[in-house]
Amino acid sequence: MSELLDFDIAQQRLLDLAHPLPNELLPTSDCLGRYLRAPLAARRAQPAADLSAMDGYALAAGDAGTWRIVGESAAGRPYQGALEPGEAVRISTGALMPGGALRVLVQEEAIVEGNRLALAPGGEASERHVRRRGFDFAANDVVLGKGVRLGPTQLALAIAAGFGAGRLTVGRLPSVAIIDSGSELSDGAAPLTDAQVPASNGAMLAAMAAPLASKVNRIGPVPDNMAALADALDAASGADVIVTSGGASVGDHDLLRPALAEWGATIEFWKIAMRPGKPLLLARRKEQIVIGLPGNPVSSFVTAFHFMLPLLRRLSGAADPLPHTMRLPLASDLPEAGPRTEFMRATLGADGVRPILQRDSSALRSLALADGLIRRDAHAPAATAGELATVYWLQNGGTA
Ligand SMILES: Nc1nc2c(c(=O)[nH]1)N[C@H]1C(S)=C(S)[C@@H](COP(=O)(O)OP(=O)(O)OC[C@H]3O[C@@H](n4cnc5c(N)ncnc54)[C@H](O)[C@@H]3O)O[C@H]1N2
Ligand code: MOO
Repeated sequence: MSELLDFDIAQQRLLDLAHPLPNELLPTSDCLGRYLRAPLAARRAQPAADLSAMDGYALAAGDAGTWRIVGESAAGRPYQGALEPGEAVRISTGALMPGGALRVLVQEEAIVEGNRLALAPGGEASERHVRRRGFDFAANDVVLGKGVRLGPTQLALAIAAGFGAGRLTVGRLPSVAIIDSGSELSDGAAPLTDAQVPASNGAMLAAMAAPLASKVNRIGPVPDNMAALADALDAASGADVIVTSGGASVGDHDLLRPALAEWGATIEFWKIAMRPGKPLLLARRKEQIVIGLPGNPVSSFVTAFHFMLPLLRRLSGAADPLPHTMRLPLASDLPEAGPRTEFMRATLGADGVRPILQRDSSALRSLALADGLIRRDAHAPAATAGELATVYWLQNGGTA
């Protein structure tokens, strides 16, 4: 076992090897899923002026018992002028507070007769119903940091900060080629013999990579011979990242390493102390990075989750490319862990995280049922239900 590289060290070496691709300046509307490459300082305050948070009446400062309603401030159509003592305006949620008004009386607590306004019993005008200028952010506040991913909420914030019609500095996304390799693999076009297997890994890996790639080129399935692998690597030559699945192990037909050497790549590491996923391989040719994933479907997924996705995030400019964990109570017991860092398929429920008993690295059905992966460090002692476990949440099937 001593020749196996530690899991966390391998992840760190991968990240050290990869550098963010050059920046692009893109219209904000084209930035969904991109990583910001410069901190974003707001061009405006939010809100830009004091607003009412409720439908009701904005009251002039001072303690009048009743007020005279002198007009209205609606969203987008503010009241022109300032309130004198004893005056009030009808105001709607999101509308500007008029000058001289500090408090809002919600309409449920108001009694209105004609243009006279009074407090209903128990009613109280309050500053709580006023949103102060800049309480969310002030002009020049850094609202999003460098390396943050622009998901739906971050895009909304960038637009609110004044960049809706502008451009953002984001990282270029890598292009990815995915090679299914193995003579037993079929693309499904012809009926399968018992010796054939549908090439399911390529579709899974392409779906995982798609949100983080400028384009995904699928190649294969490629049979186990040097000439076919060489052709496949040539076809993939333009990609920033080449991901292979299968042929990474030690059998006579596992030709990936010699094929990569012939293609001009240098092996950075091979074989990790993780389960599943031991035969994982990392190679590079100049700036191109090759990740050789094991062929077993669960091994392919787990290594893609822990290595391919962090690599794509890092190249795209992410500040924080590794998947996050959370600590959740176990819904059932766990045996003592083995000698490799293990990732167990698990479901999440109201009673906590429940390991799935199927641990064979070819068993796809249990993978498709899993909501998370429990991380077990090498030689961890047995754990009982109720103890906290470290879990990776497979949000959106593991793409996020
Ligand atoms: N003597 C040893 N044998 C094996 C070892 C070892 O250390 N010594 N490691 C085992 C482990 S762990 C794994 S994981 C596998 C992975 O090996 P490969 O990466 O070389 O994968 P293949 O042998 O090509 O395929 C394994 C398995 O997966 C199926 N497969 C392959 N590609 C796909 C695909 N694109 N879509 C769906 N299924 C695929 C393939 O048919 C095989 O059943 O090696 C162990 N052996
Ligand atoms: O690492 Mo293999 O992926 O254990 O089956």
